[in-house]
Amino acid sequence: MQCVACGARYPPHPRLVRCPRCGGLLDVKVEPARPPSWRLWEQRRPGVWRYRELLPAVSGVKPVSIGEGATPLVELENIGRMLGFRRLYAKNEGQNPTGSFKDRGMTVAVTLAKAAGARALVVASTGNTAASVSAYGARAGLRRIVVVPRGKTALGKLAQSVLYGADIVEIEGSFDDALRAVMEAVGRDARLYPLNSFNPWRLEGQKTLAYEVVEALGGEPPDWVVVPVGNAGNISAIWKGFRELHRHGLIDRLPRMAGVQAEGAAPLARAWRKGLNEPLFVDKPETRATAIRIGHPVNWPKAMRAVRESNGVFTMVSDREILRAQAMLARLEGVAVEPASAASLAGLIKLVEEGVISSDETVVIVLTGHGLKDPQAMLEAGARRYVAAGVEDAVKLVTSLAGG
Ligand SMILES: Cc1ncc(COP(=O)(O)O)c(C=O)c1O
Ligand SMILES: N[C@@H](CCOP(=O)(O)O)C(=O)O
Repeated sequence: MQCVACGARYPPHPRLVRCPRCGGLLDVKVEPARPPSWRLWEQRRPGVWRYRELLPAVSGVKPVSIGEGATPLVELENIGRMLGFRRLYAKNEGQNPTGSFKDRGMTVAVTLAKAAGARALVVASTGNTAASVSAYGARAGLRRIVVVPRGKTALGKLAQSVLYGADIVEIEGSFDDALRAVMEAVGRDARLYPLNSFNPWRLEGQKTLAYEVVEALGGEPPDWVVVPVGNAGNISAIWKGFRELHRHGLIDRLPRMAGVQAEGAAPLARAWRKGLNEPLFVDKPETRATAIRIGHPVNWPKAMRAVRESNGVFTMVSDREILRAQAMLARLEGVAVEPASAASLAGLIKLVEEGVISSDETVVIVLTGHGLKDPQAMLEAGARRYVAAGVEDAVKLVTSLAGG
């Protein structure tokens, strides 16, 4: 393991999640015992653990798994045609066991936490991390505590944590406050094991999205990968995945990474626009896309590195653009995503309009979470709804609609 800030190196240990010397983020360097190869991987069941040569060693313990990964790469035929693309795809992470990409990371990190003897798992969350840790912690037989912003957590996500049996702390404050509280608590009580994305073991699982994309594209990377950015762990993990494939000779070029933030919570995109090397932190982030309502992204050094190294870009989109993109995905492609996920399509549209991404390139947008997570947002999408007084009235309405 190596610190991103001060460069200090450490032997790997699941309990090591921040640099003991300076508190910086840690990178995990995986040295595979045998060379990874597509042929080897193809022989195994699809999913995160298929790629175990490039994952942390978990010998002697059974992975805590509920069937994560192996999500579909859906060709966006209708939206692609509309925007002039011939190769536009969406990686639909909503089809993970708890409905978001977090499950890829949780299967790896919860497995390691259990092996290291952890008893109580803890996260701060806008909802998806909470749902995921609640499920994987339950499967592992560990206590799980989630801290979520009161009144700002989408109903579906909160309901998941309730059903999975977590202890739920609703904080009067933002996600950033919740994360500060979790870090403070972890510092005071060694029984707590943190599972937010500053934990580098979680990102090891999340990087497998890159492997699946390349596999689905027949061994070729796309030209661009467009990712919504909140706490900035996912874009960092996906880039790490591509870098590793390249290092091991499994791809011969790298994609460019585009990170998309919501205008009211855009510390990285605003800094990028000004050519700054550090975020312009936002103390009171606001957006309808609650999953990315984050003003102090903890993984910013890794995310900036990913975008810089890949010759990529950060951009930002309005809530209006996000909700329009959400409706487009549902109504033109039949893919239901939560608002934060739709930021990737909204960002793509913006980057095409600005001439940054060209429609003859191959693009993958990452759809990070399922639409059912946020039922309120779905209901606000403006359906044509009618009330029928009875059977006869309903028949009349239905037949009149058939021609409309
Ligand atoms: C649905 C969804 N999309 C995007 C994000 C942003 O991912 P990250 O925090 O890794 O940048 C999150 C939360 O993290 C999320 O829950
Ligand atoms: N949207 C996230 C925010 C926390 O991100 P994490 O990746 O650091 O756990 C959530 O679902 O809580």
